Amino acid sequence: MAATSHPLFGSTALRALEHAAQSALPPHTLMPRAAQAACLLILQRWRGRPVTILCGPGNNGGDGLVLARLLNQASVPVRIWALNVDKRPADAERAWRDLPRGLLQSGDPKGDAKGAVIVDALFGIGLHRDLDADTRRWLAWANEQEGAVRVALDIPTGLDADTGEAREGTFMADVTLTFLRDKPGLHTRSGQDHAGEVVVDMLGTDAVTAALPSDDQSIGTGNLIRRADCKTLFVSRKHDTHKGSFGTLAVLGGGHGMTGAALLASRAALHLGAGKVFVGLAEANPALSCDLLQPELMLRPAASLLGKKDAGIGVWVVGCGLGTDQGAADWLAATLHAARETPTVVDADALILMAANPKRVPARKAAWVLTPHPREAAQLLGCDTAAIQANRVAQARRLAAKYSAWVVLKGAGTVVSSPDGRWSVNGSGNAGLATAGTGDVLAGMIGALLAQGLDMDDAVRGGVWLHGAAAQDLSARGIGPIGLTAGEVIAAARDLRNRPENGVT
Ligand SMILES: NC(=O)C1=CN([C@@H]2O[C@H](COP(=O)(O)OP(=O)(O)OC[C@H]3O[C@@H](n4cnc5c(N)ncnc54)[C@H](O)[C@@H]3O)[C@@H](O)[C@H]2O)[C@@H](O)CC1
Ligand SMILES: [K+]
Repeated sequence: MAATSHPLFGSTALRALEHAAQSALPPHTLMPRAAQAACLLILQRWRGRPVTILCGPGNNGGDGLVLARLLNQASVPVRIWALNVDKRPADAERAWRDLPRGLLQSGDPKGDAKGAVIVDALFGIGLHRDLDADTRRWLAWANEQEGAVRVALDIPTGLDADTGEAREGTFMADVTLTFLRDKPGLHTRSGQDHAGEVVVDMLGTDAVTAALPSDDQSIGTGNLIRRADCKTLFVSRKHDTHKGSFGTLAVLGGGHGMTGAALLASRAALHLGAGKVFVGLAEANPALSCDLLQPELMLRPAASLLGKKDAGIGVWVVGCGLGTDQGAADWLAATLHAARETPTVVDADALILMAANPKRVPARKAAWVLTPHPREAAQLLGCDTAAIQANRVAQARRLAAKYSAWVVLKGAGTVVSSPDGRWSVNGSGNAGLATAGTGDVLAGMIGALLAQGLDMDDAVRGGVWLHGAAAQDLSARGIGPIGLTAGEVIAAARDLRNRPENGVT
């Protein structure tokens, strides 16, 4: 995969970079640059609107104080409320001294802010405790103002920059202008709901590098997955090709009453370009011998598929609707045995079974991908779902290391980790994907990309991005997010892959 142009920095890495930038630049350079970037954004997008700025005790508050002065110089009507504070850090103290006193309001924020721009400069990456009562009251006021545009400086107050955990009352931004580098917490878990559109300003530190922490405790740096990172999805096909050129994939799943899950994964694989798709049904006496709506799929009883040594299967996808009873556990063990030298995607029930029967997971010679949602990840790591959600990036990396696997931790802001701990957060997707069957579709899509010869990086990250982009594309056409179906995601993903110049970025 091509080097991405959109890094995400964990907070320890960000502090290291901040330190390096401060050493490389004259004193007191960064805060004026941050305020200047905010001033420009406001003037470009919302010129003519009054601005209300809420300032906290640290340097995030300092950004807001400098911004107030700049907007005042540009003749924008500004009102500013600042939390009481005993001592400010040096940069913020300078900003406080330079603030035109007439802008400062007393008491709590009040008045009608309809049509105004409300700027959250209360807390940035230095927030480390619960919000105090004053801050909560001010945030509640800001979040209640109908018709106002809400802009967060660096990060919405209350949101955790690493994990995307939102404290109660967290600022609800329409736009977040984030400084130095983008942060994973703006894109995963509750991040997207609170950050709105994320605009990154590197404050002129593009060339600054820092020795970044490499310990296990910190997440270091990763990437946001965007279309630009998925170029291999869009490589056009040569004329001189045949079905054998695009791989043979087998899905093993579809236990009693769950045939649909296996069919969704298989149809997704077919529509994403796999040359041939077998469906091994785990149900004892499968009612279907053919998918009449997709007769291109080759349906087989699981035993016959697993016994077929000459099928030329190049990728396995296992788990979709497999079930979790003893029979399913036996099918999984047999499939993992057959697939140990073949790239494999393990999804859904297969993950639950792996967690319950670790001794039945054979050593692998080929790479594999685990695609858990948070509850499945929790079972694999022997913790609860809350612990997974509390730090999705760190837990995805833990899981990847434990199983020497690629991991796709699903949910808002899907996290991808490679076995060696390189991580990304998906930049596409929406709540339309929160419906049954979309996970099966994702597993089939990733399998299809592997079958077509994309390397692991490209297939996993590309599949995740395309899946989310398909949901966005559908929603843009009025198909969802409410009521979007997994089957519709398949068609939209095929469509996007065949018209790379259009659609989601
Ligand atoms: N240092 C730099 O190089 C730059 C910093 N910038 C801004 O500075 C921010 C970071 O500044 P700070 O490190 O001062 O952090 P913050 O401004 O986020 O706040 C830290 C202050 O709040 C206090 N605090 C933390 N949690 C609290 C809570 N729950 N209730 C009450 N008080 C609490 C801390 O003790 C500290 O005094 C960034 O987010 C960014 O907005 C920008 O000016 C760009 C450059
Ligand atoms: K803020």
